[in-house]
Amino acid sequence: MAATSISSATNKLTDQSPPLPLHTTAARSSATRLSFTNSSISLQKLAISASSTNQSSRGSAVSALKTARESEQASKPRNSDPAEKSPKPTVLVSEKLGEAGLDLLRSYGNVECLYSLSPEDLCAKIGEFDALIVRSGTKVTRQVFEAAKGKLKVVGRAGVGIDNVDLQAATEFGCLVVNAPTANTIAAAEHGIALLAGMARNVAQADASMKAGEWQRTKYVGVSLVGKTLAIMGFGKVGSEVARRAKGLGMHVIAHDPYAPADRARALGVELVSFDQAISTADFVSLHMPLTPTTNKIFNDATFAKMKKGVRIINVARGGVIDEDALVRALDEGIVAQAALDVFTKEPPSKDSKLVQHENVTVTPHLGASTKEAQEGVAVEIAEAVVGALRGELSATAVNAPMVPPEVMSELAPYVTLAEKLGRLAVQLAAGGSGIQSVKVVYGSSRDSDNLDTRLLRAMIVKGIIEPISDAHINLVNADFIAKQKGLRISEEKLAVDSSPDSPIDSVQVQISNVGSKLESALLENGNISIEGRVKDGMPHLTRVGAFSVDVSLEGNLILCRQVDQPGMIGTVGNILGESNVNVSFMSVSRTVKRVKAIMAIGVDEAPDKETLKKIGEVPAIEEFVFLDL
Ligand SMILES: NC(=O)C1=CN([C@@H]2O[C@H](COP(=O)(O)OP(=O)(O)OC[C@H]3O[C@@H](n4cnc5c(N)ncnc54)[C@H](O)[C@@H]3O)[C@@H](O)[C@H]2O)C=CC1
Ligand SMILES: O=C(O)C(=O)COP(=O)(O)O
Repeated sequence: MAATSISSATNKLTDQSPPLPLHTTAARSSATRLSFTNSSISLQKLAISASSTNQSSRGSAVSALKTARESEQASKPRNSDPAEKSPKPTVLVSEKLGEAGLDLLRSYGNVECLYSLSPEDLCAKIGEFDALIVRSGTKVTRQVFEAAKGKLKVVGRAGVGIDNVDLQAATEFGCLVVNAPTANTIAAAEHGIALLAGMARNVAQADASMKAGEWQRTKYVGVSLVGKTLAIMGFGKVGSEVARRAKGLGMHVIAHDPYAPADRARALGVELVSFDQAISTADFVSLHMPLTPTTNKIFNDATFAKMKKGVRIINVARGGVIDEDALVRALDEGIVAQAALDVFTKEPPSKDSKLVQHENVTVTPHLGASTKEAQEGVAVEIAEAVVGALRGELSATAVNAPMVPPEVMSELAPYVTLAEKLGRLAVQLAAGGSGIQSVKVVYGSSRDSDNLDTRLLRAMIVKGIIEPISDAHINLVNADFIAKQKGLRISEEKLAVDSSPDSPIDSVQVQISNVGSKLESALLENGNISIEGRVKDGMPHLTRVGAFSVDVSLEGNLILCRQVDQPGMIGTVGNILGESNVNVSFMSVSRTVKRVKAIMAIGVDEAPDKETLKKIGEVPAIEEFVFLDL
């Protein structure tokens, strides 16, 4: 049996790294959208749920992953969603949203539209809401998450760019961020083309001049597009659609995008080139990359200096990708002949902005997504994503959580409870839980590592380990972050076993190293606390404690004892429990050497009182025992 390392989840993260495997825009743009059919809903109900009303009164992270009981409920038809019986989730919409989207939201929750909240008002109000829906005009800052005091479970960005949402803070607070990445693509591309053509023919300037009573035919002679080279910077959804349209106008289109697949470009007749090649050969440069720390002011004095004299620039992406002062200088020097801008570093820009006032600049007030069609589409897209998230489904458009496809969710659902319970048990076996630093998870599976997506199980193990010993509330969004914050290193390994390939996992073993154990028998030879579990008939079972095989269903509570292997032990302990009216649900005995040492795992429905536990401890043949709360 060969063990392969899957990942070492938390310690690989540097301070600069995002806390979770965030999706690059490139990866996300190619992701397929999940359809929220009834069958997929039940299997996705493991992320975040308003209905669980698991709100942190302590103001830290919120809303835990759903547990087995909840996922059982989740497999019931959609109309039996527990959320529909509990108070309706509350949704704050802070910017204009299409009616169809509002209707969808209203059918699920109580919706309040407050379109001109100041940052202070937003902070004052946010603690009342489970979800917040914004466009580009609302800054969802760390202060907003802090002010939410754990109530806010999902932020929906009705559009693509999420640069106005503090993703790090959202993740730390366990708040899912979803966006609507597809519905405004065409609108943005069309606006890019409108700006390109309008700029080339001075449409805006000529219009303003005529309205001022002039008739200037020579002043507004333009440039032709046909045969000119257009460089698309960021060949994602919008960039590709701009390219497609520009090809139709007879332009030669090149593109720069470090993450775009060459075959997608080739299919559109677009050549992918380096950044420098793109900007130095283009007559027109159209910007379509997201604003990130890497792209911030990526167009600056140095890059303008490399451009062809007389280049024309279109920006419908984000103002921040351009150093606006440098652009003014490049315009004044004639390096940039014209610019057409829909987006600005500060929106709205100041009235006396040199850039906005420049005679060679055409501006629109962030209208890229503003068509009736796009706004209706975006509203529905974001409403679906937010309602889905509030129902506890994993969203296909999650920005700060791993996307776990529905088929993977479906397969892993039975192991979710097992993983959490093993985490809970392992931490209770440790002597002094807060000192845990290193946890190894070994998945026994016949699948190869590439076909085993364990992120959800890892999150649940982290939840099981950390929640009993801290005030954190852990979900798929913040599990890795909180583990890292608590100094907990989780490493994962896959052990190749000969089991049915239909089942993704045969066994899950959780090992904790470098801590003592309350139950010596739970230690392996290497000194690690070790427990192992399996799913049997859909139920989580504990199947190994240290080196001992056991078999006990993980329901209720558990007593683990090590005793001298001798007759009458089951009866003795059973009697003590019976006298205290504690019902035994499962019992399993395993021994190492006949008449020497045995371990007994007893599942109990009720927690025995102290006196009962004391009596068990006083049985002479019992060498050690521990009571574990599942
Ligand atoms: N003005 C408006 O109203 C609108 C603006 N947008 C903005 O347009 C931009 C693009 O949107 P989509 O195409 O939907 O996103 P997308 O995620 O599909 O495409 C972005 C592309 O940029 C690429 N990229 C990332 N870093 C890059 C870099 N350093 N250099 C070159 N390319 C890089 C990515 O690989 C990706 O292919 C976003 O910033 C979005 O916010 C989108 C819609 C409307
Ligand atoms: O989707 C985007 O990235 C946009 O920039 C659109 O912004 P808006 O929703 O119109 O404020």
